[in-house]
Formats: sequence, structure tokens, C-alpha cells
Amino acid sequence: MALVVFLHGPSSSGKSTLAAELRRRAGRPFLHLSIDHLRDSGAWDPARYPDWRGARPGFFSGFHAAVAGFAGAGNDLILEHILDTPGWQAELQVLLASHDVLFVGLHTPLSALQQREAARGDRIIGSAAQDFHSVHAGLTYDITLDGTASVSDSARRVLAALKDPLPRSGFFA
Ligand SMILES: Nc1ncnc2c1ncn2[C@@H]1O[C@H](COP(=O)(O)OP(=O)(O)OP(=O)(O)O)[C@@H](O)[C@H]1O
Repeated sequence: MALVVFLHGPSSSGKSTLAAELRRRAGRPFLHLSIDHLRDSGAWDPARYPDWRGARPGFFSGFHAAVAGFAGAGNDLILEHILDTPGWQAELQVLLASHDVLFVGLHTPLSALQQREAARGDRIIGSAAQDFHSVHAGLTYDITLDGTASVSDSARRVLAALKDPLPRSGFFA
């Protein structure tokens, strides 16, 4: 069984920043999985697909299976993801059923998301707003964080919640 710290929130809410701080402070190894890494390395480039909409379900099913594969092989994970598509949570609920999950929701005000998105310059303008209005709906988090709070305080809160044994996550609700 592996431990999966699942960081969830809109684009620009602070998932990658928190993941990096968690790994700095954790005192134990976590493998950080995010599609950002595939995109930023050039390994995955949606613009190259003649029919990305058609290819998208297969790409993400593969990503989800890879996450479960790493966890199944005993790797503790920090997973950064956005559940913006119907069926993804259910797919991951099945794939991660045998693992400990800490489901962390990052709530960041829309104005901050838009400011960050504009400042970054490498995100599609409007993605954050699109996520903001829907991405937290119906989810049960184990911890909810303010994405504008100090990242060290947020990391401390997450690490303090990693009790052994971990209660069954709201992710599976
Ligand atoms: N707690 C924070 N306070 C202030 N700025 C922050 C905080 N967390 C993140 N940021 C800034 O917000 C921007 C987006 O952060 P980050 O890349 O961590 O978001 P993300 O949720 O991983 O985004 P995406 O899903 O688009 O990859 C960065 O410029 C980062 O420096």
C-alpha cells in the first residue's frame, strides 16, 4: 500500500508550489506526478495530435493507470491533478482503492488565480476561471487550504495530517 497526497485545485491555485514545499519538508521520499512534467519536458504535446479531443480520454486513462502503477509498486506519491472531466474521480477511486489517500483541496480566490495566470504567461488565459467555477463541486476533501496562505504553513498542515493509520479519505466518498 502506498500513500497518495492528492493536491487538487484550479490551474494556478498553487499545487506545484505546495508539492515542492512538501517534498522539501517531508523528510521522506515522495514521487511527484503531474501532467505538467510530461508537457514541460515535451514528452506530451496536445498540439501535435490531429484530433486531441478524440485522443484525450486515452491520454488521461493512461496517466491515471500510471499513477496507480507507481502506487501499486510501493511508491508514495504527491499527485497534482485537476478532476475536470466526468468519470475521472470514479476511475481513480477504483485504481487507488487499496491505497491511503489524503485529498487536499486548494481554494484560491478567482482574482488571485487570474492575476497569477496573467503573470505566468504560459497558461491559456481563462483556464483558471473555467476551473474555478466547477472544480471543487461535490468533492469531500480531507484538508482544505487557502491557496493564498503561506506555502510553508500549508505544507505544515498537510504533513501534520499524515497520521498513521490515515482515516479513509473523503476522496472515496
Ligand atoms: N501560496 C502562494 N502565495 C502566493 N503565490 C503563490 C502561492 N502558491 C503559488 N503561487 C504562485 O502562483 C503561480 C501558480 O502556482 P502553481 O504553479 O503552484 O499553480 P498550479 O496549481 O500548479 O498551476 P497549474 O495547474 O496551472 O500547473 C506561481 O507563479 C506561484 O509562484
